[in-house]
Amino acid sequence: MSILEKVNYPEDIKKLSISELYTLSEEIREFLLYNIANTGGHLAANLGVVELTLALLYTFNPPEDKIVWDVGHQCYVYKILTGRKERFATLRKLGGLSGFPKSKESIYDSFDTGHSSTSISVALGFAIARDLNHKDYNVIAVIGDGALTGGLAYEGLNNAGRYNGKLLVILNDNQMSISKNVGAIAKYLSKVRTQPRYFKLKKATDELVANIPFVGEKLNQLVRKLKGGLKYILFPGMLFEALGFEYYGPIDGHDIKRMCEVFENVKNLIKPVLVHIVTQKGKGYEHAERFPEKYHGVPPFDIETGNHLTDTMSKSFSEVLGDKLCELAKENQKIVGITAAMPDGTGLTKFAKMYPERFFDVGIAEEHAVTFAAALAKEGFKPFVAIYSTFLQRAFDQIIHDVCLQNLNVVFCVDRAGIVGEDGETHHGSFDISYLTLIPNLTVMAPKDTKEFEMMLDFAAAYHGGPIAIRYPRGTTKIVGVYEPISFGKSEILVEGSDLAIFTVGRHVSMLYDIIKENNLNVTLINIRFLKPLDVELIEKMTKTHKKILIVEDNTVIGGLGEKIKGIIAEINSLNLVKHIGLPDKFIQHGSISELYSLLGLDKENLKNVIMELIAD
Ligand SMILES: Cc1ncc(C[n+]2csc(CCOP(=O)(O)OP(=O)(O)O)c2C)c(N)n1
Ligand SMILES: CC(=O)[C@@H](O)[C@H](O)COP(=O)(O)O
Ligand SMILES: [Mg+2]
Repeated sequence: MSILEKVNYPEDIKKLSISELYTLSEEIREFLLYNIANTGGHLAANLGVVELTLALLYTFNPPEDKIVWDVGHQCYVYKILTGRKERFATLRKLGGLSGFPKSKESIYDSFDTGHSSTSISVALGFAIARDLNHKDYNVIAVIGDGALTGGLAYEGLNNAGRYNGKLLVILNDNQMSISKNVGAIAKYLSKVRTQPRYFKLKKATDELVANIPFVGEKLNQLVRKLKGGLKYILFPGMLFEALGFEYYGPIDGHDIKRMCEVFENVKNLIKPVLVHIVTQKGKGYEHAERFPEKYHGVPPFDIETGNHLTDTMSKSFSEVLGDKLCELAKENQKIVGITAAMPDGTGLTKFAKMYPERFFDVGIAEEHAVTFAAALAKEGFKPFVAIYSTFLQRAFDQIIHDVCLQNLNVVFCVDRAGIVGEDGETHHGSFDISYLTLIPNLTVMAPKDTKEFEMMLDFAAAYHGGPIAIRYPRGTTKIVGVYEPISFGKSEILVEGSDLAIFTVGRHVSMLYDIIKENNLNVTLINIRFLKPLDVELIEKMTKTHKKILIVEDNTVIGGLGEKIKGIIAEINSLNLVKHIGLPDKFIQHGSISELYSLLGLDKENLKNVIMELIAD
């Protein structure tokens, strides 16, 4: 029987010897590889935190002690060892385990995450709540070097540094965000890791700290004295020291014994402590070690070859963006490309290679990306800012205050709009039509397929009337093959009929087009194209010529396309029968896009039935 078979909860880990923990770490890696090859998921980050998770569970006592995983994509090992091993094959599947921490899934998951850089703020909140409740458990934030590029992390550090209670931050430094980590902090961490003078002294102090036999205030005083005396020589760790943290590290994050010793010795310090561990992303699986970016978030893959098992025949919207932007940038020297740590996901890698001086990966810093773009636009540049719909939520105020207020020529490429699938509730782009269309000066467009996306990018590149957002889904859609030229604020009529008028947007255009063509229906289909400004004239005309109206969108029904069209109909006192299908006013679980569409009534079969019923009435 393997050790993993006997281990289900943290108390089982605590019974193991250190050498058994090493054996267990190898078994966990095999288990992860086997399962993620089937389900897909965040492989590389989890392979990197196997030993860290074991050391944490060996030292601390969740759920009483609260472990807060930043982003949360690296929580798989923790899930396996906190009672969820048997369900692990259901990871990211409909009704199965989530790929992120979920407090409704387990009492061991202290806080729900998915978006980056929240852990320090959360941990500080937990620590202060604990103090106010006169309790005495540990609170541990685990933050990656990528997540440490996010501004929210610094807001957390700024406040945590003046806190004088028990708080542990573990910095998991693997030199990678999804891509290579970027920016001055990444450079700083690399200096910390490599300065030889520092390494020598680090070993000496680590050993002293790890071997100090007493605890509490006496230990606290000794450590302070020891580190205070060395502070000028220990220059690299001084950033965190200056922010009010006791800094320990860098420590080998695959050395379980060492981490257990250090965690044991710092866990009773009554002040904020930062332990800096160094790990290898993708550890133990050669393909992931060599190409951690490719194995950050993977679809199902072949373990032997490492090949992803997905259809890569048709170009995704993101790839189209990358290619088109390269083409546009050739013509227009003022075009610059900006990403917030997602060059690959947004398709900008090719642009980065072709135009390195005009490409900016700003780290996980969506707010900064938008304000930075605003200033570039102010100086006559044409920034294309490619950010996922869900992450752009972070920059809502910057879009309003820094870009739209001054009507600046920034193009927002809003990727992953609508349902994204297996990442689930934290990642669906459910809200962008609502949060973008309420902003003055902002034009909001949505293509029906990748060909129309190219047309919209051409339009946006040539447009100088202010900011434009183009929202498009994950992956691709069927090519419709029929295109009117893009004209500002104008929708496109794809099919004309008299029984029903359907207004729709994005992914659903091709689905509804197929339903109409396959069933030879006498129905009008309108590809809305511009969500702002809406083609009010056409909408009014259609409501006069059609008694029945159907609106379909994969945005929340609150503030989406449907509410806007219903508002126009109400204003002209037209008495149409209107049916509106969109995302319900709730957070939507994980599962494949097609499964979720079926559950939400946004799939082809349901939409066909709805149309048939409306026509028959
Ligand atoms: C606000 C926000 N922007 C972007 C992302 C996408 N994202 C998920 S993980 C990740 C990289 C995280 O790097 P790091 O914290 O170092 O963790 P690692 O994967 O290296 O362990 C990014 C950019 C996100 N989750 N949240
Ligand atoms: C954890 C995280 O936020 C990203 O890794 C995200 O899962 C990427 O999604 P895509 O696979 O759609 O690029
Ligand atoms: Mg990292």
